[in-house]
Amino acid sequence: MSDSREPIRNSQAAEQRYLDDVIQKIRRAEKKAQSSIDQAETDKQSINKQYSEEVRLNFGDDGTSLETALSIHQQQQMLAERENSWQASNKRLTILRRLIGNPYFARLDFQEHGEPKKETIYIGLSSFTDKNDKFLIYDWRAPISSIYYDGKLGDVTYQTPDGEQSVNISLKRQFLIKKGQIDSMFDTTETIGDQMLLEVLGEKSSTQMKSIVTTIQKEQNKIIRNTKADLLFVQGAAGSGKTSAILQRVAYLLYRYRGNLTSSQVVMFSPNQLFNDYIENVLPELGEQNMVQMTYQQFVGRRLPNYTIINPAAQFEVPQTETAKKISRVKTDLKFFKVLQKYSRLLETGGMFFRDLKFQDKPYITKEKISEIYYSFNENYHLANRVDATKERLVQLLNNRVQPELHKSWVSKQIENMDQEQLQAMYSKADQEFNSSDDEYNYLARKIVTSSLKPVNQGINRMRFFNINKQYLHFLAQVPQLLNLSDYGLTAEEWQQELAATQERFKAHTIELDDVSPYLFLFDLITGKRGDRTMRFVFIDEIQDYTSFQLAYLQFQFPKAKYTMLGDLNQAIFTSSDSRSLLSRVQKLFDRDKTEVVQLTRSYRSTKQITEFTRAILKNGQKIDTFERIGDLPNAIIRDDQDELAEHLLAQLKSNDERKITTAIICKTKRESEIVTKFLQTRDYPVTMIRSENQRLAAGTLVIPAYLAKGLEFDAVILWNLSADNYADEDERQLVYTIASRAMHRLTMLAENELTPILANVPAQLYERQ
Ligand SMILES: Nc1ncnc2c1ncn2[C@@H]1O[C@H](COP(=O)(O)OP(=O)(O)OP(=O)(O)O)[C@@H](O)[C@H]1O
Repeated sequence: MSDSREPIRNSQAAEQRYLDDVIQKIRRAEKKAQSSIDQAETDKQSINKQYSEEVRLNFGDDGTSLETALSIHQQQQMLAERENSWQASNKRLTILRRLIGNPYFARLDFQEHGEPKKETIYIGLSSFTDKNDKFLIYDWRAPISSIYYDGKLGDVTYQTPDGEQSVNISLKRQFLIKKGQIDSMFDTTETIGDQMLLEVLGEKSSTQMKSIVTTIQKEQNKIIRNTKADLLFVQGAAGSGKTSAILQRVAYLLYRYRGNLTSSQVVMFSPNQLFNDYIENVLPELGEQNMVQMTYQQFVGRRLPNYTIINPAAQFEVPQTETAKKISRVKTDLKFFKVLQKYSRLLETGGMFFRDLKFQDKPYITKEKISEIYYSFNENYHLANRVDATKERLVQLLNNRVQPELHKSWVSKQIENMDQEQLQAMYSKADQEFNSSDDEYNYLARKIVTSSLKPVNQGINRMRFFNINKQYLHFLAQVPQLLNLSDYGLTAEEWQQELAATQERFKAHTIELDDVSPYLFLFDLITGKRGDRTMRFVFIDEIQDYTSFQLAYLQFQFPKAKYTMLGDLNQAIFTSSDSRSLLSRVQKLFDRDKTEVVQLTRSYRSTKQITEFTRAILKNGQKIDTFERIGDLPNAIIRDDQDELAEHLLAQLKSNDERKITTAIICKTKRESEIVTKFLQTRDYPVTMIRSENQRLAAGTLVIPAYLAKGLEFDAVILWNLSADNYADEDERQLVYTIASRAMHRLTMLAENELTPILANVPAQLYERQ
């Protein structure tokens, strides 16, 4: 076989022969890995066997119990070693099996500066070396692989952990390999040839997102390999691969910091659970474990198990009043975050609300007493150490209360009423002896008192003596003094009404999402919580849907992490009004020098026709470039009668089915989705309605409310009831853009009477009216 360093093999047949050879080597490695797994299993069994025999021999002989324990310990250690080697071999085996069908996707020929010889390398999902440790495949995340994604032919530089390297690239070849056979190969002078992308993008959607490792674009590569920025802010058009790029980035970081970074130190905040399910296979496909994944609401909600969080803005069922929108602007502002910090400092000298610590339903340590202790420390005590000192004193106080309780009647009564069995349970030994009956009484009484006081002790440790609800309401009441409400167009009276409403909601055990973060932040400030300092990377997808307050709060929660924020200001559907200044608002939270902004402008998801149409919906939108993938013009069907429209819906679905593309019908609300689903069911057309984010995406036609369609994509999209009265508000422009941009190959709009005025500015030649 020829040496891989020689730049040869220019025909597909020659490449196939080389590929066959590599596959053969992988197969050999696979066999080896399998046999070391078998060996580890056999070892495990024989250790287990030996262990159970030894334990059996020693059983019943008291003298050997220490020996037995030692031997058990030894066995366990041996088992753990075998287990580790078993796990390592298993992981290797999984990787090798993945490589067998598709070992690599690219070849590079290059010459390092100053080196006489040209080199040829192949790039795949994972690295693979032959028995002489020569790299037959390089991991796509290796430093050298970067030039495949980054540069054109000729002189290029790439980053290594030791600094910059320069090379001259003479060949860049891409392969489509299926089941060990080269389907096609292209040589390219560009970064990644459009031809390859076209093949990949022409594929059908599925309920699971795919990895883009073979066709990562230069701009995306920048996002993936960035390790310097504290804040990496990505603005990307719909379908420009933001989500795809960050998943690749997680895989890259796990590789780059292998040994120092685990997947539990990476967290990703995503728009909803449905989306989490949609992306859950990408990292495992890349041979990595999934990071921690949650929605913001899940993140904060787990700390408020007794409250129902309500988010009136999120489902578009009930329009928000103007005043509600203004109040929301106050509560979600970064200024509100700062005002809360200021308020918390005022609490160092007074104004904290406490609750009685109760025992047997009566105040045991009164709130007045707690307040006296809390404010007895000098002014050098800040909130965090004030609470620690208070807790300490309260525990002391509680301990001092044990002795006086011992002779109270509730204790003696309890002892008198105990039967023999209960008494036995109180002794530490079956035949425990006492010098006198007084001693015995004291022993029992002490046990009873300390165990009865345990809940009080717990209340101290869990800081239940703070009255957070009252404190939060007090804070809200102070806001007019701390902030200029008229800047938000609000009167003191409107604010007062909001305060009363918040109080009512507390009574009903509900809390609005806008209140949740300030409420928890206040709690954290008072109790001196400092956030999770072990989290290293925080990813926030769909950043435009986060409020400034939430972002500041996340930063407070993960103070040591590097942040990657991705979003599309064009798709701000929950925070519409001031999303445009988002970057400048986020910027305030990070050092400007350590912030990098990357723009992704090319939309890969949709055909050229769909991208041109959706782009025209936006007014003053961010830049969007189309990708040259040709398809049908979007079509709009407008009828006076809803029944007739429903027939068109059915006809469009059938036409999509004939083309073997799957359709999602996106409705504005859940209520509308139900109506559409019922209609289709009465016509025996099989559909799945997505009612909540906890459901799974199913194959086949879906009906889905708009707020759950975030971040997803479908072959074909039908926008139901895009009529003037259903989408009347200019505020909904970004919503229409967001849902229309979910379509990959086909977009249809249905409207009763008249199409929404939001589309009035879209040129007639960009879609077909029927
Ligand atoms: N480099 C690439 N190679 C192949 N496919 C790509 C590439 N980048 C993106 N895509 C594809 O484009 C589609 C959109 O990508 P993705 O969902 O990551 O975009 P997004 O920017 O997060 O979109 P949105 O903001 O609209 O949710 C996906 O099908 C993805 O596989």
